[in-house]
Amino acid sequence: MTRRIVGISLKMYFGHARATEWFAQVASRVAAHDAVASGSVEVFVTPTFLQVPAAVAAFRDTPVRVGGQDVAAEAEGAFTGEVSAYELAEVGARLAEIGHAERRRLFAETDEVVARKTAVSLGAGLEPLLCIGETERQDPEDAARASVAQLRAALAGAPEGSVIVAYEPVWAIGAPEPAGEEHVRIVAGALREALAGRPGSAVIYGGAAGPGLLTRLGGAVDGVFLGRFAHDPDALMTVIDEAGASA
Ligand SMILES: O=C(CO)COP(=O)(O)O
Repeated sequence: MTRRIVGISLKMYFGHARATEWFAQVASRVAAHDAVASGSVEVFVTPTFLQVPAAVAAFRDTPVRVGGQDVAAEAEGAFTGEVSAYELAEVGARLAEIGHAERRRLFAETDEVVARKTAVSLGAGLEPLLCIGETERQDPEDAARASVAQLRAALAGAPEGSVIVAYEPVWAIGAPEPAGEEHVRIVAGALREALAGRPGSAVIYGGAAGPGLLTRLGGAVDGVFLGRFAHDPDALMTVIDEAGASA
């Protein structure tokens, strides 16, 4: 069975009060959603590290999983300011978002660092959420080659285990519109093939994703990774409904 996934990153958009209010609203609505309750649609959220315990508490009675937006490349030690995959798991997080375009661009995260974060997360029992995508707008075939190379680099030396690949063309992040359906279909198809050795893995699309996109993409992806367009819980529930309709 293929997975149907709706993920949300809150990035650093919300302060604590607004984040906890959003968790409460979304938790009560997903708790009443048949496709989420039955497990046919998986929902996850990556809030800021400080918001992780509040999110874990808010979603405790739901199947919604919580993840960190980043994770340390080392398991423990003298790494000031970092958060270990093991501590994330200890407080109830289940995923680690790794290599988001903003971290690669603004914090100089390299493929090598991404690979260490992936390996340590799998070792800690977290499912890596690997953010992959070409930087410049280009042919889908070229984008597919660049994205598959990035994915292979991220998985170099990683132990067994499923991953979620968030295919996010960098040029579509923060843009008014997502990448075109044909572009996503070609790149996501190549990424799925590259994941053949990791059963249970999934490819979701991110970058200006919002209501309507999953329906247009059909089976080309296993879900979507939302940013801005999930701030309104109504819009998020619309996307979850679409995921349920296509499960
Ligand atoms: O980067 C993203 C999700 O991590 C996408 O963000 P936007 O949907 O706001 O473009």
